[in-house]
Amino acid sequence: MRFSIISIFPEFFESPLSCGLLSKAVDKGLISFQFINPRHYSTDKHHNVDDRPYGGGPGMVMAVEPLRRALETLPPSVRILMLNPKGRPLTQKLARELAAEEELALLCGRYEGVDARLEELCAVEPVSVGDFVLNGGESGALCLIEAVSRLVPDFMGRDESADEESFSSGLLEYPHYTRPEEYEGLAVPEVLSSGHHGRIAVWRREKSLEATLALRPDMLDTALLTDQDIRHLRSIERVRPGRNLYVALVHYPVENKRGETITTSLTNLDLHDIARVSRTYGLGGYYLCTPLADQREMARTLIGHWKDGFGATANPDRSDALGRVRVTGLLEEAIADIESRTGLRPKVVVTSAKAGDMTCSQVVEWLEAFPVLLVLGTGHGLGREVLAAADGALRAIRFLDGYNHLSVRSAASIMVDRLLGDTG
Ligand SMILES: C[S@@+](CC[C@H](N)C(=O)[O-])C[C@H]1O[C@@H](n2cnc3c(N)ncnc32)[C@H](O)[C@@H]1O
Repeated sequence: MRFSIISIFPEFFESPLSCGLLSKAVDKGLISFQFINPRHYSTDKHHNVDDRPYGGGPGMVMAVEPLRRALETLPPSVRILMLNPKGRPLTQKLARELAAEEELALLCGRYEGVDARLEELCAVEPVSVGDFVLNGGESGALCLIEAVSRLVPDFMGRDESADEESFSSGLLEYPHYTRPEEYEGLAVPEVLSSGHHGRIAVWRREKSLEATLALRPDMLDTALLTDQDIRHLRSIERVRPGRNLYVALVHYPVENKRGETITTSLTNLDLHDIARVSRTYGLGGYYLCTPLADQREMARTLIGHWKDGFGATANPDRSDALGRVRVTGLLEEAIADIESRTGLRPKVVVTSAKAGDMTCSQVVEWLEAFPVLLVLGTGHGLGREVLAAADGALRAIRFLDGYNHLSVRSAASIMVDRLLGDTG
């Protein structure tokens, strides 16, 4: 693998490339480097490569001409990657893809970045090493060089292998230990000294699953899992932010088509479906709020059928879900009930198909510290006073499109899933 590095600071790479496995790989002829300094391609008498940005603003911008001339020295077939926070994320998958190339060019930006016309004129692929901003592309290029080089055959000695490392199987890696066998009272797990390869493999897989669930549960969305993996994941105690999440379905005050305040009737479908969502995602509770005594009575009758009546034996799962519904009058009663159960007044997050500026990740941050009551409206949406009194309003589902008329049951499912996913 040959890396051509286009950088105004080639000296940046001296020390990292002269030690460890990278320098051994260079000695073995597995990888090689050439440096191209854009300053050598500047026609400016001071060899400047930057200029002030059009439109004003701080900092300088790398000019297109010296970079383009530098890139023209490369063979036409070489893949040119430009380190750029706006680029495709550098992942193990991308590293694997790049390791199959014979040559890669890495263009390192500096200052405020590179004149945008370079991307229009040259086939450069922007690559980002993370959602943060570095001073220049050189440290990002080093990350890419390491990630790709270690996948080049023979780069790692016989004793090291990329196969079991974090991300290679879509999971984080298991923990490692070396001598002494006991340190500060902490013993190496017994299984690792057993010499039993089968048991060690099972233990390592389980630890991998545990680390991923605890530290990067998002990775489980795409990891390939066996039935045994899933059984083990289920057996692990996990933090459940969903227990802090409550849902309220409000029947008053809500609006009708004309924007007038009305009271709506409860529906059996909303009662059942949101109860099932609430049970499936392990929520703290589901409140059905109606000020009408006969509606509350009807809700209790329906629930009673499933909780204690014939429904309880006919469908115990349904009974489990409906048995947790709490029927209250006004929303304030639901808020007070949560406060009395948890000792904390919940953050009230209202929902609407029309407005709202809170993102799901902001609500998830609240969930880590407070009970959160997600308030859903019936009719044509929550009354203005409920919207005005809330701590936050969740951004509408499909806020980029004109048509987003979902049933409240569908909206509840989508919102809860966006907040908690499979692991929350
Ligand atoms: C100070 S940064 C420019 C940031 C740019 N103004 C922006 O906000 O997107 C200078 C150079 O550092 C490199 N760089 C900074 N952060 C990076 C990241 N997360 N991934 C890859 N390259 C990065 C790029 O080459 C970039 O052109």
